[in-house]
Amino acid sequence: MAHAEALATLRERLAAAPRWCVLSGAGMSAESGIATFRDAMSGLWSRFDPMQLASEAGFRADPARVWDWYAERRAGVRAAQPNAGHRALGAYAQRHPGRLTVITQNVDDLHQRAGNTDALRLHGDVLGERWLDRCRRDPGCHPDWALAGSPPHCERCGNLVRPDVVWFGEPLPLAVFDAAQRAVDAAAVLLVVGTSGAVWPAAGLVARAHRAGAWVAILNPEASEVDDEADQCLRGTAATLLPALLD
Ligand SMILES: CC(C)NC(=O)[C@H](Cc1c[nH]c2ccccc12)NC(=O)[C@H](CCCC/N=C(/NCCC(=O)O)S[C@H]1O[C@H](COP(=O)(O)OP(=O)(O)OC[C@H]2O[C@@H](n3cnc4c(N)ncnc43)[C@H](O)[C@@H]2O)[C@@H](O)[C@H]1O)NC(=O)OCc1ccccc1
Repeated sequence: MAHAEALATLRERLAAAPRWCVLSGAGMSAESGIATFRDAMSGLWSRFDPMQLASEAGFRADPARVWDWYAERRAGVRAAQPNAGHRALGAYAQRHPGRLTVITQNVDDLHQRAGNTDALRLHGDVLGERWLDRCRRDPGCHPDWALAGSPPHCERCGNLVRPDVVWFGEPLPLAVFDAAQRAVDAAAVLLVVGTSGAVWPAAGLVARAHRAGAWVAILNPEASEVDDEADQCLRGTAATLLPALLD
């Protein structure tokens, strides 16, 4: 089926869908200038070891190094702007409240800034902070009381502040993951945008949606690890395909 025709049929499916979902990954924010993880040359994981930088053990082994790496990524997120893909989803949600659920693996806040303020963040918020360990004092120390530093730390009990993200080996926030599973179970369509489908349990949502009877469409310039679960794959970028489907 020609690209234009495939786009037109998917556009009709979305227009007819009472409820549908987006599952987004790093590719969603690539055109906003935020590096993806696995892209061969520019991907973060081609330059850094994920287990050293995005794991509790890595943080405990070298807190300053991990904190500084996140500080760099936080600055990048603050300097970035939602792209045409984010804006198309935000505008859609304003026009059709309650029909779209955005589920994201991204720790940036670009979906929220574009208007999808209720987006389900499976892997946390890189601009958020929390204590590394449960504070042993009562009442517990508040992260805002932490002494500045790399990372900030509690002057009373030495507790370290960590970014409020889900590191490898850590469970996803249960309430958020449950809501994401319920959303894909009720979806007529799932758009999988800009993810390699390499990270679990997020990637499992694609097969779950398919089993539940949703039409699964993948938007990605390259092949991904979840293409087999798809009813159609549209080769292109988030900032070009989403406006073409929704505006
Ligand atoms: C790597 C993988 C093999 N490992 C895992 O999945 C592990 C282990 C695991 C668990 N189950 C498994 C089953 C099988 C195999 C392995 C596992 N999973 C975990 O550790 C998870 C936690 C996983 C979350 C890790 N945190 C992240 N992020 C936050 C931190 C941070 O960001 O620093 S994951 C991080 O990487 C992932 C990157 O993937 P993508 O977003 O897909 O990005 P990628 O670069 O790979 O791909 C980009 C795509 O975009 C495309 N693209 C590029 N440009 C564009 C463009 N312009 N437009 C559209 N598309 C584009 C490209 O073609 C490409 O396809 C994102 O999820 C991102 O959040 N936790 C857990 O299992 O806990 C257990 C548990 C349970 C109970 C109790 C205790 C423990």
